[in-house]
Amino acid sequence: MKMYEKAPAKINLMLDVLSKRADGFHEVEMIMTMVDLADRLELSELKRDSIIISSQAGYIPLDEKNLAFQAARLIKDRYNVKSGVHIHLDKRIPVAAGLAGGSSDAAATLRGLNRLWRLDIPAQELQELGAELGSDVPFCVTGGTALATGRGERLTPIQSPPQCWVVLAKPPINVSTAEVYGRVRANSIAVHPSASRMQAAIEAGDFAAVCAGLGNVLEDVTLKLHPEVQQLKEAMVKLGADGVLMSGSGPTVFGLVSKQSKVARIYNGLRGFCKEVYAVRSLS
Ligand SMILES: C[C@@](CO)(OP(=O)(O)O)[C@H](O)COP(=O)(O)OP(=O)(O)OC[C@H]1O[C@@H](n2ccc(N)nc2=O)[C@H](O)[C@@H]1O
Ligand SMILES: Nc1ncnc2c1ncn2[C@@H]1O[C@H](COP(=O)(O)OP(=O)(O)O)[C@@H](O)[C@H]1O
Repeated sequence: MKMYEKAPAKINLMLDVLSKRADGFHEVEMIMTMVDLADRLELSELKRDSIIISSQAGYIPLDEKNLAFQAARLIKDRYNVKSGVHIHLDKRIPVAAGLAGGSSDAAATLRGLNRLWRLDIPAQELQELGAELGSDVPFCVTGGTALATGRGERLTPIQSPPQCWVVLAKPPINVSTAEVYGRVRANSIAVHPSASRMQAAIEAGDFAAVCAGLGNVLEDVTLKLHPEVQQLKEAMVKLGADGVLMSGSGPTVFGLVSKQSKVARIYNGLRGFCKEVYAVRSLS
């Protein structure tokens, strides 16, 4: 038996860091939504008791470091499943980009194995399993648009923002999420983006207000470490994107664009700066 799952990328429309916790994580307030750029997973049941990961991408781990492997092992152990699975990952989301590609693969694995092995685990429980794998995994389990608090695992679903184009550009640099959080000083953040203002803009279907409310306090850290991310932001603004922000810990920069007629110009202009550029739709 085979199952297929799509694992979409997320962007953070706003991301605020409130404090550092005793466990080393940070209390955050984020509004996240999914975009139509997705990895594809093929999950094939194995009679023997093993987990095999394969991928066309030569640049991700295929052993127990892979988040899809970890998700499969977690669900298998927790529900005492004796059969195995071969998971093929068709990677399309850039890796270590601030787009939660690995987290979304883990979440898609939880959803896919829940079906393949007929476990009937409710969504809430799948999210709790996801939280054991990473802070962004619970959101990726259900997707949509949500306000995320705690370390990112406490979710309140909200309405999706008005449909638009999302142009994504990933410069060829590596950013470590742990390092970026490690450099944030929560009590000296000058301007905090507002979750309630963003939520109100979304609920009013006010695209201009969504663009005006974009904000990510991790930008200060990543932009200082990598000035090319700042340059990319400026280029996207100049090319005419309506709202521009770095996603998560970076380095991907996204631009929200309402008019299709502007997308080709922004896309082509950015290709002069970096190879990895995508023009996709927001997902409602
Ligand atoms: C920044 C965000 C925004 O959505 O996304 P990415 O840039 O990774 O896509 C997330 O908060 C990333 O979530 P995720 O990538 O799942 O992080 P985890 O694996 O849980 O944690 C990686 C490391 O980041 C730090 N971390 C993560 C989340 C959090 N609320 N506080 C933290 O301090 C911790 O040092 C942790 O060891
Ligand atoms: N299925 C996977 N897809 C992508 N990266 C993975 C996966 N499993 C583990 N990783 C590792 O996780 C790290 C973060 O990858 P990713 O989830 O793409 O980053 P981000 O959360 O910044 O978007 C990378 O260093 C990568 O090697």
